Amino acid sequence: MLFHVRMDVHLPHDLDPDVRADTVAREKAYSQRLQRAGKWPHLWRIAGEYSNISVFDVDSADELHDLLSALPLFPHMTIKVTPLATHPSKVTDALV
Ligand SMILES: O=C(O)CC1=CCC(=O)O1
Repeated sequence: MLFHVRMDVHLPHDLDPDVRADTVAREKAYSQRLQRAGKWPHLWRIAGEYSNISVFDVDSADELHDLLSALPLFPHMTIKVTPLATHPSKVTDALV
């Protein structure tokens, strides 16, 4: 199952710089582990914002929730999830 996920990061301005750096480093390592596992095939920065657009490929909404809620930045993010279904006009034999 594919899910479109938008994450907006809102780190507190008074967050200790060491805590901030550690949290961001843990977020990167966690996300790269999921990317390598094929669970997080798209991760795009929204230009000009501390936000990303991602696509997750998971077995269920429950799995997605578990993965998202374990993000180190989860306490500091607003997350909007959109389930994706197959479009009836999608060409399936196109060369891309
Ligand atoms: O910077 C972000 O958009 C938050 C984030 C998600 C995965 C990652 O490494 O950072």
